[in-house]
Amino acid sequence: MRFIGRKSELSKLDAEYNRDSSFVVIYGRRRVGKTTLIKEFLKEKTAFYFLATEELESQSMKRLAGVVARTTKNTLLQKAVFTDWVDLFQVIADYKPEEKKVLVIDEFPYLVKTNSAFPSILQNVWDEILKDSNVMLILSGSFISMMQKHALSYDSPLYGRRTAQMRLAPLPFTDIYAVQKMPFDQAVEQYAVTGGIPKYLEFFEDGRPLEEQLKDTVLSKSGFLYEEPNFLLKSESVTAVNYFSIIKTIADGNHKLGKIAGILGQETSSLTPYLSTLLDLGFIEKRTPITKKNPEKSRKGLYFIADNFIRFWFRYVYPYKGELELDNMQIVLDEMHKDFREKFVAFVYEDICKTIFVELCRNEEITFTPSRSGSYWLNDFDGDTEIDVVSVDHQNKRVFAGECKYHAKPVDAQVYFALKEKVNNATEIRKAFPGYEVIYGVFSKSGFTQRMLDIAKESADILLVNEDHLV
Ligand SMILES: Nc1ncnc2c1ncn2[C@@H]1O[C@H](COP(=O)(O)OP(=O)(O)OP(=O)(O)O)[C@@H](O)[C@H]1O
Repeated sequence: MRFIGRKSELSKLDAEYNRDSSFVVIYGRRRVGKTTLIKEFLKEKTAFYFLATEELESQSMKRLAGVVARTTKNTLLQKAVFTDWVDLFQVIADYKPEEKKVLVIDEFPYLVKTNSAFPSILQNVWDEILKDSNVMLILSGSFISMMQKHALSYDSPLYGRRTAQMRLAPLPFTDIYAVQKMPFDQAVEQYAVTGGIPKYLEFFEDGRPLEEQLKDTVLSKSGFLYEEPNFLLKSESVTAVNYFSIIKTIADGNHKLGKIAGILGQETSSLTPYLSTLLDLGFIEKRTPITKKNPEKSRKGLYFIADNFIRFWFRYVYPYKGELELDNMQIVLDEMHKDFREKFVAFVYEDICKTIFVELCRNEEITFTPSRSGSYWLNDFDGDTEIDVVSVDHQNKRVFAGECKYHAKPVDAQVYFALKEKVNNATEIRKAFPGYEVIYGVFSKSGFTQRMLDIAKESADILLVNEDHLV
């Protein structure tokens, strides 16, 4: 698969590279593409790339010595025995190529697992040896909880050393679609399952129908992704039954704290610690209406699963594990035929529309500088008050309100009228953004009726967006 996207991440790394001394922490969920991003960045640079693994410390030092020997082309080092990290890092500091050198410690948490003093050792090495040796240090790792604890937190010896940190997010739909050679709806359905995780994309590249690929990769007991969420949750040591039950309840479409607690027969207060761990790890997210000034404190926050693949797995695989163990995949396919497109994919399409809108703004296809983007609802996430995409441009005093339709038929003007009415009834939007001009957007997978197109031609305040963006 050719390298996709990551423009802003690469330019952030370039900016760090151009500083006198830089210390960058990169972290993110398994399979999101950290190593690939780093390797792309290292192209044409003098680099010491060390991938830590679960092995004895002496073996790690031996391998790093090998890396140093190769980069410095000093074969004597290959045979040297190092018993102290400081000596190894000193060799790196003493190596003086013309351009800046980059030292990468990938999967840094493994070194901490083998030697809990490693963050202190590295802090010392950075302060005393590396900082002034024209080096860029990159620490990378997948265990989000360990990266937060040992590389980022206030309690870590490394606190205060980093010059930048990057939590790598999945690839946005628009970057993937730009390089894919497939119809828009096929790409959307695939993204609804893979969620922009490049490793997952690799399994869905052979052009066969999605169901066939799902059977091989996700629904078959020997499929690579059959147990994936177990693996992801275990990596972060969140294996308790409570975590599974919470994710499953949210995957079933329950988003309010009270409702989730009610279904699980628990007090809301007893769920809070579990939710906050899942939030920290990025498995779930809390969304609040765009009109709330303090999203952190808002009681209107709703919980959603943040990762498409995890949502898919808990919705269509987890409940049928018993049947799948007996190779009965049909039950899952039948379940998918009921609501995969209409509900599951339609929900993901709303997020995709948000990304498309950001791209329209970035490409200056519309004059809008988003200050905040999200959605709006009054009490619950229902069709009556919910506005799928809402973005605010404080600079130009404009609000964008968009409705997304993942329907098989062209969207008619009725949808636009209903959206206008919803915005008119949303007194909270008018209160939060008084006097702001409203721009209406209708996103459609299957185009628009002639009536809708004619109305849009006459009005400056409507944007019609399909897969080719603005119509
Ligand atoms: N930007 C990208 N474009 C294309 N393919 C990518 C991209 N990023 C990652 N990949 C592919 O996805 C797979 C996983 O990527 P990578 O190993 O970099 O992830 P990671 O975050 O380091 O994973 P882990 O934490 O599980 O080791 C690789 O096979 C890689 O080829």
